[in-house]
Amino acid sequence: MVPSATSSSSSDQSADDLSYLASLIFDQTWMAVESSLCETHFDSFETFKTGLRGLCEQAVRSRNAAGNNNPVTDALHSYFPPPPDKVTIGCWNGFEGWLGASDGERFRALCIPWCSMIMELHPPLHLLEYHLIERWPQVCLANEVLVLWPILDCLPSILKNRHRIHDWTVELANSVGNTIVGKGPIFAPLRLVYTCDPLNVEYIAKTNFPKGAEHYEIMDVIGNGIFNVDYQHWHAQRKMANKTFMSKEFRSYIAKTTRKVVEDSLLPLLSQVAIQSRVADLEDIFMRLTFDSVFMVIFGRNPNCLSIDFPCNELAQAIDDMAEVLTYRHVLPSSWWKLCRWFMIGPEKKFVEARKIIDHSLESYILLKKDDLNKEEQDNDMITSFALHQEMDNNDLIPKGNAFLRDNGLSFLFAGKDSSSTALAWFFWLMTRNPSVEANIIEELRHVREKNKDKDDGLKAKKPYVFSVEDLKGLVYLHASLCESLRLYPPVPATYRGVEKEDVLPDGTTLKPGMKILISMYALGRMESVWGKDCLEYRPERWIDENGKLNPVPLTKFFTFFAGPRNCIGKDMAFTQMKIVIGAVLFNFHVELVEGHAVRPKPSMVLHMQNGLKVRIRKRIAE
Ligand code: HEM
Repeated sequence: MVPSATSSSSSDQSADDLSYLASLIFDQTWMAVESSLCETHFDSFETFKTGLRGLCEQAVRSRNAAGNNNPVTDALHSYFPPPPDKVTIGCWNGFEGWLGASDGERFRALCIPWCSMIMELHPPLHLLEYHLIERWPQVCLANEVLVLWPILDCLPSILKNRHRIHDWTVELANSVGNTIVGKGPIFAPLRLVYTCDPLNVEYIAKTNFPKGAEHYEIMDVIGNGIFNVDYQHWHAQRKMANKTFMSKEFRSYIAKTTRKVVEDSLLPLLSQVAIQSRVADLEDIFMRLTFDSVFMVIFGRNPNCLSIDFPCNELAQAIDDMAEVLTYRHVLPSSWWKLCRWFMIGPEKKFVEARKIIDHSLESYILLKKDDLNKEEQDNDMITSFALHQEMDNNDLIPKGNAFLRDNGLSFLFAGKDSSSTALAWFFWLMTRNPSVEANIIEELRHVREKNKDKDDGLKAKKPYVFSVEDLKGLVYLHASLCESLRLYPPVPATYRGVEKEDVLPDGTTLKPGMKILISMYALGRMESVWGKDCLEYRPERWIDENGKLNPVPLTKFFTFFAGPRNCIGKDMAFTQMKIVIGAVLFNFHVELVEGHAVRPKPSMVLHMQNGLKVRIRKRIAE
């Protein structure tokens, strides 16, 4: 059965003549990859499926052998006859949904370039036709994880899973495929490509896709800060920020300020909680802690959010409100939230109020910094360093004036405040569930403490004890335990990129201008195909090699801080801060989860806990 140009005349075939269409499609595909299965006759779905599996394997083998070139697409381009009719496309996509459930990844390697090509060859499908003709078979054949409906497309599935959106991204990866193209409902088109294929993500990260105009609109409150800008503006800002973040003075300033907040605020507060046998929300405590320490690193002043009376800080609250509204904006169709903004209703009303507070507060902190600079009282904080670069670097792409400092102050505060605190909360929750890991870390810490005892005589009697960055540097098990926690619970669970020019991802997915790419770091850290059968287990040992050294391999699969030139600039800072906190808390206190307190991720831009982390604290008796 070799298809001819008459495949386009198959419009005469009735849509339910699936057997015929299956063999037709298979033949065309077979020709393209020059399979030896030429004469196979498909009299049932089972034989079709089996044949197609073999074909997919073959396609993947040939694709892998050819590196980034995609012989499947090339061959299809040369063999494929004039456009098929819409029913063929519809059924093909139906098979895709059905087969994807069991063998998504391999199937997609073949199917996506093939389908994209059909779409290209075919006169543009009207949106309604697309929904009615292409999606209906997927409703019949879809698996439970994702149903693509006519008209509504993936919207019902998103709504159904909204309360567990992050875990859903993992299920999508494991049962539907590593890359899924969604069009969104007919009244609010999305043009979204969801991917957690490591090769795709690496390509996107290294090729430095822009965040895009839509991102800029959603995050307008950040203005022209590093988080929002693209191309040469981003490049100039990143170069300048790198100079600051890599300087020795700035790094030791980070260590000094974090230690100060831990010694002066965190440990006294935990001692009080322990003495009073109170239940405390450790996530809230960590959020206050990182707000104070990140704020000090950026603006050189302590807002004193962390103290036993748990004061309400207007700025911290406004930034939390802002983050909540930004989450809504990311998931709602832009026309919806823009309408709310226009009428000043719902979350958008809250946003305007939060913005006023943020603008007013940050302006006053920047003026204080400028005063310090005029008085030549130069500190090592970030705003001082950026202000000096503004003056001295003769770069037109770095704007002069306070607006630039405000936008970057807020960008770094927004990026650094909740990410480290969330990471700490998940880490301590994992400690409550893995006492043997906790014991190993404490053993490492005790060893360092023993070594230091003679050195710091003055500190001997002083309790609780706080480790320095140098003390913590070589602790392999502590580092492995933290990385493993960041793998399972990445504080930034997903990110977006825009598409401005046509491109093809390594798995063959075609990207068209105007599409949005959604990357799930949460799924990337939990995929069986990447991390093995024990992917959901908390096992720090996977980060340690047989010689007891840190194993570099997992790092190549680790996207928690993203990758490529636009990776997290604050990664080292975050590790420094988190290790100082972990060392101090674990060595001096025992953290116990309140019985019956359920912990699960909140569906938000940062992987907060749904109900916080309710714990009791006991002082650890030092031996
Ligand atoms: C555990 C803690 C942290 C995690 C997991 C984390 C993760 C990430 C991720 C995934 C990105 C890429 C986001 C994207 O492009 O959409 C990012 C970017 C960024 N992070 Fe972090 N981050 C952490 C802590 C920090 C800290 C402490 C700072 C500094 C105060 C910081 C500053 C930034 C900035 C400025 C960017 C944007 C970089 C650019 O666009 O060039 N991060 N971070």
